[in-house]
Amino acid sequence: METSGWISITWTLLLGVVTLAIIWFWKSSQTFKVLEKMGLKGPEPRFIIGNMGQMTKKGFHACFKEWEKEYGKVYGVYRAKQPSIVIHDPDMLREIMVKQFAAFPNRQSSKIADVKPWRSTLQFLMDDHWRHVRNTLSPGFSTGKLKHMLPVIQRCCRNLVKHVQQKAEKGEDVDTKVLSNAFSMDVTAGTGFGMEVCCLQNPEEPFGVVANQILYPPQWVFTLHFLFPFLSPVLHTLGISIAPKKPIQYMFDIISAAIKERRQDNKDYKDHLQTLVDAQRQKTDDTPVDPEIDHRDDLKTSSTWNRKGLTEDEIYANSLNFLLAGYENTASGIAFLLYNLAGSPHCLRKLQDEVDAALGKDEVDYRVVSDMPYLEMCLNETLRLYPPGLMLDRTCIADTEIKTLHVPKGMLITIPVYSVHTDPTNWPDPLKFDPERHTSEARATRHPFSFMPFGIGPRNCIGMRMSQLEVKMAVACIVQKFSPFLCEQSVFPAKVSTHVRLGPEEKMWIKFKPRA
Ligand code: HEM
Repeated sequence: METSGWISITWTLLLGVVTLAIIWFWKSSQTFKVLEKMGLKGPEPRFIIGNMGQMTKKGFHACFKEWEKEYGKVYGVYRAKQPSIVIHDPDMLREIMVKQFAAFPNRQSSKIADVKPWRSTLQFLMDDHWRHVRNTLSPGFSTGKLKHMLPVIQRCCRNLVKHVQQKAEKGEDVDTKVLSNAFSMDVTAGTGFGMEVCCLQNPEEPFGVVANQILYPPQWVFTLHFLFPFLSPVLHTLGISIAPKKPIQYMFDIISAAIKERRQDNKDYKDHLQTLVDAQRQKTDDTPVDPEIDHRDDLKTSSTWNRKGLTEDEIYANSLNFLLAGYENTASGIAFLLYNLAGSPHCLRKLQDEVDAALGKDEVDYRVVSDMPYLEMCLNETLRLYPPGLMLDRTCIADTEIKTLHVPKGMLITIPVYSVHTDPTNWPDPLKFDPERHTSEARATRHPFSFMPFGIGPRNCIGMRMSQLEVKMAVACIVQKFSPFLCEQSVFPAKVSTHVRLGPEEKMWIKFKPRA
């Protein structure tokens, strides 16, 4: 080909690339006008990253607080290129999470989670598929099923007391997060996988080590997926994945062996895995479940959905999901509650009086739920101040109106839970740990949507009762025999990080002394 021919091809290609770049640039800039066109105020977005720069630098919670002051209870932000309405107003949250749930059944769809096994978990499923799996799993969380799991939690509580006894005898400082992580891992292995492990005595327990590899992929991997979600499929293929292959296969092998055993011996196992196995066999289960987590009456699948039972994929994914969704949240509840009791001796004394009156010297059991209102108040106050999920979201699937606000299909709603939990209108002196805020009289004076550590409505936490039972049993069995107190290394109140999730910024050291 002649030189002039090459030149004209080069120019044509160059022109094509420039035109595509201009179109892409123009389309992207239009995305950042959506909220303004809706009449919503909000912080100025940056090209491509929207407001993610500010949110990751300052932390989500700090931004929500600042923006609420500047723009009020409803404003717009861009989570990268995704426009989102942030709503602090409890009346509007009630509309979204409960009254108009049909228009907001899903969380944000995310390319990051569109990878096996996470894509089949309750967290990330959508529409009818989610309704079907949620309805199928609900009976596994009935009061009856939880009571059957008591022996597993009691065994873990006995190990916990033994461990604390050793620490108290040696006068050692204990990081409450390490202690509660190990306990929660033991309970999760027992109730979710039918396994007996003791991470408390043996921190190198392979189950715990592998579970941690799944739960905490390296920070740089997470950041890469978070900032460039459109690259996620490629990154997964390259092995830079938030679902690391080897550890997940290790867990799948455990699940597979446990399922095989169950199919052979036909024994009546009482754990979550059995619920999943029964669901695959399509055993219908109409067990009534606490209405706060059972929404089967409201969650009928549409007439085009005609599947029953669970697939093998769904069993494996959701079995693993109980680890993902339950382990750290529950551990965080135990850790912060113990720490705050150590720092609030008057609350500790009141709780110990209640535990003594209900249990005496008996082993801890379901009475933590039925006979200990103050324990419930302490737990609620802990989850108000330290909700592990500091924000939630919902995607709108059909145009609708919330009060006077028009919400178009596809809009993402951001629910800034931690900001709502620390709004001084509902919570005077909001950063103070004060369980008395949760008496039934005090509750009656407050908006019900000012407190939502487990979410609210049909998409709330399915493991709520299970985790409450676990936290209460762990804390009750400890304070029955020991008094936690702050030590030289303690920094009280605990400093928390509120970037993407809420967690302690530093170690939370305490000591234990045996009670007389
Ligand atoms: C203190 C402990 C826990 C806290 C604070 C917590 C909190 C939450 C929150 C805030 C949500 C989102 C709710 C929403 O979007 O409205 C959620 C969802 C979920 N949680 Fe928990 N959780 C805890 C323990 C557990 C446990 C022990 C399990 C399982 C055994 C579990 C399983 C789940 C599942 C499967 C979902 C997704 C539900 C769905 O989409 O239908 N959680 N949790």
